[in-house]
Amino acid sequence: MNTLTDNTGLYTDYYELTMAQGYFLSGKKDEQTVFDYYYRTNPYSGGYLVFAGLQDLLEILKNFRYNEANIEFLRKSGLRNEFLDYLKEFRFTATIYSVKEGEIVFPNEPIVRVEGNIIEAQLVETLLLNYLNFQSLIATKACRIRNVIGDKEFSDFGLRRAQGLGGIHASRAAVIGGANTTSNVYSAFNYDIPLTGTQAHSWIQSFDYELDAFRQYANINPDNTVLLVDTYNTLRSGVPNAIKVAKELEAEGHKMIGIRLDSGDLAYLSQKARKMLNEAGLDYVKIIASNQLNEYVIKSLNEQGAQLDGYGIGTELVTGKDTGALDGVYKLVQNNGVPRLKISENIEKITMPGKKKLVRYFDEEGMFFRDGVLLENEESTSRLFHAFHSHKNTYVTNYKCEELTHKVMENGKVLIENQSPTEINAYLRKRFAQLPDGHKRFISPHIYKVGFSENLLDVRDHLLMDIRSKIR
Ligand SMILES: Nc1ncnc2c1ncn2[C@@H]1O[C@H](COP(=O)(O)OP(=O)(O)OP(=O)(O)O)[C@@H](O)[C@H]1O
Ligand SMILES: O=P(O)(O)OC[C@H]1O[C@H](OP(=O)(O)OP(=O)(O)O)[C@H](O)[C@@H]1O
Ligand SMILES: O=C(O)c1cccnc1
Repeated sequence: MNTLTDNTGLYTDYYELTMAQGYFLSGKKDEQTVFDYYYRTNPYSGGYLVFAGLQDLLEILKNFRYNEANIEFLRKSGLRNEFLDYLKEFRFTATIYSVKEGEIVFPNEPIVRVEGNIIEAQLVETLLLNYLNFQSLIATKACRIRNVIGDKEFSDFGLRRAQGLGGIHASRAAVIGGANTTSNVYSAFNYDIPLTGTQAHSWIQSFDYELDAFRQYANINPDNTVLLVDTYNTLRSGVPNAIKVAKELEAEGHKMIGIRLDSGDLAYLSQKARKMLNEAGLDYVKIIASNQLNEYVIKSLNEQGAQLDGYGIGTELVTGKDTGALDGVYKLVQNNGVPRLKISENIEKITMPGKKKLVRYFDEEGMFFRDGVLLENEESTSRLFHAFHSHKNTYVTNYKCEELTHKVMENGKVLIENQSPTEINAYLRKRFAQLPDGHKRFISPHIYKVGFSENLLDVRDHLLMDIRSKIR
């Protein structure tokens, strides 16, 4: 399900509309164009990206249109009547090829390809980038966190600290990347994500005694009690009171789920609390931690032998700290059957022209070996080359190969089945197990190699020469 249902066609930058109008008035409206979506830099100085946001994107593209009020607004904004008549009837009918949501991808490889008339392919640029860049950024953060958490529970607590409504997509992406549950009721409803929740300090503060607050919460939620133990003094008040309430619940045939530590030295407090709980015969009571957690803090807590069974993670997860934004771009690579190129001062930023496909090679253990970018009509290639240093190349003939991009939308119809974020995460987990550990390191991860076929590089080099000769 998608969250944006109204004014879908306005979810764009104005220049997309002025360009679309320009194509229309220049007689270019039926030109057939191909755009690629790719990114250049791995977020968090990491070694990979988890691709997310596709299903939301396809849902909104299905309903991408302009209602009467939108048309009037655009008329007042300076667009011309002939074009607005065209926009009134506008429907997105382009064909989209994409890697699966939850796939692990790498810089400079075409992840999504949009093929359609130049107006529809142009108009959706902003929307596509907005959806895919943000959800991929957050899914990747969640995956990094999951990687240090192992099989323990991890809940998204981020909505209150998220960048406004972005929090709705952030919770979805968090679960795609590895969170088990969310505290975000809106996203849980919208996307079929398991809900979770404990209580805030305000609940404890509203009672005269911490013990009364704990008792009352447990009375109302006997089978779903996690008590926040740090309001006054974690080890002298919170944990002893939680133990009393757990024993009272036990006497009535219930098991308290856990306690939550939300401040202080989480390694020290968790070890002390574990000991106290165990000595009271409550070894089943879990210890959950929250408070500005991220992958680095959790890794450190693991190394210190913290006794934690679960984590609630907010700010750092849903804001994609410290990256802020994924640098994904959408570039025109072919027009009316002719490959096109964008030249840059920065050689790395020269685009890869033409219709292409993305394939992945696996080694004999089934681990990712290389990704290859080939011309779409190439059956296979024997060798992959570095984009600019042809002496860097690899033979891939003996490696199992899988095509990563599939047709996901055609003629306004979504061709893939709707999956919950948890189901998408199941796919990510399988793929993550196939990614060699060196790429998962937080510090100076091993760079995964993406190579290009000789035929593709020939097309690019001929175009480069052609353009340079015209400039001279
Ligand atoms: N043993 C530990 N090792 C590494 N980091 C820790 C450890 N214990 C807690 N942290 C982290 O240290 C930071 C502590 O932040 P801060 O000083 O704001 O929290 P606090 O002392 O609990 O204060 P407050 O009561 O305001 O929450 C948090 O990011 C927390 O996750
Ligand atoms: O630290 P984060 O990773 O962002 O996780 C979410 C935080 O939000 C809550 O605190 P807040 O102070 O907002 O309210 P509280 O009274 O429930 O602790 C919760 O207790 C966490 O500490
Ligand atoms: O349920 C919780 O404990 C919770 C939810 C959101 C933010 N902090 C904590």
